Amino acid sequence: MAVQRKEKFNKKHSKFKRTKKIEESQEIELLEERIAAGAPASGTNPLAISLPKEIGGGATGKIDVSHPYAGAKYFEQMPLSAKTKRGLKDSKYTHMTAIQRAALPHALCGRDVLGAAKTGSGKTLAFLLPVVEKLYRLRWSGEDGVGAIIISPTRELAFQIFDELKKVGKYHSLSAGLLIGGRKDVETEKEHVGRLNILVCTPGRLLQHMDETPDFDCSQLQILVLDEADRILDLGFSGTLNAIVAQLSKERQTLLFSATQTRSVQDLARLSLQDPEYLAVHAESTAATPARLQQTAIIVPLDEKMDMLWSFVKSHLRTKTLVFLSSCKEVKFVHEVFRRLRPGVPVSCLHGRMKQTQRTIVYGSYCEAKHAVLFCTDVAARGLDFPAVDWVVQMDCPEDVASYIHRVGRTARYTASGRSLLFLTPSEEAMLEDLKTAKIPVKVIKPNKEKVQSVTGAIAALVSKNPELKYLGQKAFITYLRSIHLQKNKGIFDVKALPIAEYAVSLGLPTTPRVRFIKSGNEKKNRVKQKSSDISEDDVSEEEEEEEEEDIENQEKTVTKENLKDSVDSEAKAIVVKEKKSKLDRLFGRKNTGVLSTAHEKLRLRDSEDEEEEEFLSKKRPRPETEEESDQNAPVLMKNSGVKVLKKKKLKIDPGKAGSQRMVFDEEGNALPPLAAFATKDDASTGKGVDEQVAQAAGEHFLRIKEEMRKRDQEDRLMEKQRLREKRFKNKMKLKAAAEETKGEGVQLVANSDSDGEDESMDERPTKKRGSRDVDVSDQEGAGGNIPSDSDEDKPAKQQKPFTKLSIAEQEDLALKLLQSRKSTF
Ligand SMILES: Nc1ncnc2c1ncn2[C@@H]1O[C@H](COP(=O)(O)OP(=O)(O)OP(=O)(O)O)[C@@H](O)[C@H]1O
Repeated sequence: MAVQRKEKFNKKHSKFKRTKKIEESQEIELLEERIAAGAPASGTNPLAISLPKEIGGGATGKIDVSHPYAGAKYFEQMPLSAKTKRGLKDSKYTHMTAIQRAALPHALCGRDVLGAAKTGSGKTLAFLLPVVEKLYRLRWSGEDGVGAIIISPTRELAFQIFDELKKVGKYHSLSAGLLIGGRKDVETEKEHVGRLNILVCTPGRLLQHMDETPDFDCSQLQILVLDEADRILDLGFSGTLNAIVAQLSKERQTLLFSATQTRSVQDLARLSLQDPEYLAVHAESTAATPARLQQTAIIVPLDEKMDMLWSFVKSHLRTKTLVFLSSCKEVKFVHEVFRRLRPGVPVSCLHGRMKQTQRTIVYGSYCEAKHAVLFCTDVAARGLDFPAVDWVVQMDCPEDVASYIHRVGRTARYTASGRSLLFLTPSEEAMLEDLKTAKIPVKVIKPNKEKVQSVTGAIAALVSKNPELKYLGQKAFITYLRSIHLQKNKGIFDVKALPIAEYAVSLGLPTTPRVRFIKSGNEKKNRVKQKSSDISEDDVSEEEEEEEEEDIENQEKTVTKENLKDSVDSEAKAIVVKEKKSKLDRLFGRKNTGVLSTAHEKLRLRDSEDEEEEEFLSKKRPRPETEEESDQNAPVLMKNSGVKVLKKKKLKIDPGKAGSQRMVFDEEGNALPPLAAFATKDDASTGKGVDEQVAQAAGEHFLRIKEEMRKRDQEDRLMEKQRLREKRFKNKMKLKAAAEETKGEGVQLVANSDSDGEDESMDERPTKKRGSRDVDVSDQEGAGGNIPSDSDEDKPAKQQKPFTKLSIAEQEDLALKLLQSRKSTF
């Protein structure tokens, strides 16, 4: 009975599947027909077309497939599969945004598209729908492998795109995967990646699979998408992207999207775009940023930024705020300070040197938070769709207008409104002009001085109590200044115009950390020029960073020792004692206890672990602290190796430094000139001054040395003469031996001579009767070994005395005779 039921079910199921397939095939045919018939003319912007209501029939009306779809306002009017439409409906997407209306008609009919639209305007759906639809219409399945690749510059953005894909594509039977750096399950990924149809990935991880996964084949790729295309096409990713593109089919469709789009011919040539459609939907609008975004700027001296930020956060406790800073180290420090000072709102941080799990947690909890402050670097600047962000505060000036647009774009998304505040130091005021030129309406406001709370004292107190925080502060200080120093736009960023000492104080630092690149800027430039062209600026900056780390360490030690004297910082004292102990342990070869010797070292180690991810790309990066690259570039390659790479410290020898000279001291401990050692004590009684004594003693010393050298030279010359004479003689002997052999005489002198004759030594062999079986073994191996010959047997031994026992005169005499006798035989 049960078997019958099962059979009945199977029959019904397969019938259902068959009907579904037929329905699908019919749908695909209809879709193809409609897409072909209603395709917008190439080069037109479908936004400009307004579709009559009776044709489109509104969101729910019937759609006449013979009518054009360019100009449609609702997803329902588009030639999309029923499955996609269901997915869209479930996600409550009914109306299309401007970029979707403009890009979808072209993308659905297979054209390459370059789409530019303001932040938060729905670009993600504008590329996801064509991806899903294309593969669906091609009836792409598991066996067909990778059909679409979507590349994002950051992991979080890839994650977000993948989420959106799952939502709108949930009724399709296509398989999709998220490939991002920092995930440890790369081996498991390798087992499945070849069977996935849609990949959402960061460039590094994709390339890693291309290089390492045997059955990963992208040669059949149908569609490639670059989200934040200008970022992926810029220098930081160029090597990786070129390597990826080289492995893809050229027959594919390519879609590029960004709020700040590239039209560089070179970039497009790299991607082999075919007659791309340029769709910049907000190009004509009065502002390059969302209309509901209120933008303000404030001029703040560098050393007052911390006070200003603290005051801002304290007066906006019931809001969700994003604070952008220029480096990971600044983010770490400012977050740490705020966390300890407890402003009254949850604070967290996000930057590229965090572990992926940490990043995911922070990202998730900030998305869910109602009121919170997230300190971040530009890793969160692009594409991230944090819900309901009220404020974007840029504590550090962005490097350019594009960067500004993406940062402020984290608020006022889709139909929401938002506000932004840009901190500019007086020397960065020129940025306002750039923003104005780029149609970005920013209002400069003045701070209400009464409301500004000073937090400097509190920070200084925290820092003095906590060596780790002090170290972080020093690093933050240096990386901020370096980021300014390395900025290309010198009209805005001038490190020399900054109040450096005051800035250090504002970070609670007791002393101003030494900043080498500011003092010796020209020197550094020259050094860069001198280096061969394949050494990038980054190598220099890495070197600088190491130097600065050393400086911090040195200063740290000095300061800590001073603190110890005053018995102020017992924690630091314990650390230094530990450090000393571990140094002694190392010196005396004692076993390492495994406990890190200083808090400082702890930090260094932690940093270096984080930096593993960064190192893959750092060599070719155009600027430091651009973490997005790090996210992509196969960090796992290093991670999986299990080897912790600690930065090697360079041993620097500076002959100009006092410490590198040999100092001589007199009995009272006064430093003397180096040659003072030559002055004898008796000279003091001669009444001469020390300098005179020294000069005289030195003179005598050099005379003695000169005489000694002359004698040695003479000896050397004699030795050389003798050596040459022996060499000449040896050659003569060779000739003589040859002559002897031809004459059949019994003396055999074998010279072990090399061709250059330099290392010659005479080897005398006692003459033997050739017929005897007692043969010199060494000769047997040579081709010309002394194989006894019958003809040699009865030759008499003429020379009785061993040759080397003759005096030189005798030897010369003998040689002469032999030569003469030889001459006579010819
Ligand atoms: N047609 C639509 N209807 C309703 N909401 C939409 C629609 N399209 C997009 N959205 C929503 O708008 C928000 C922004 O979309 P999206 O992230 O795609 O913007 P974007 O243009 O890619 O922004 P960015 O330039 O910052 O990357 C998202 O929350 C998304 O869910």
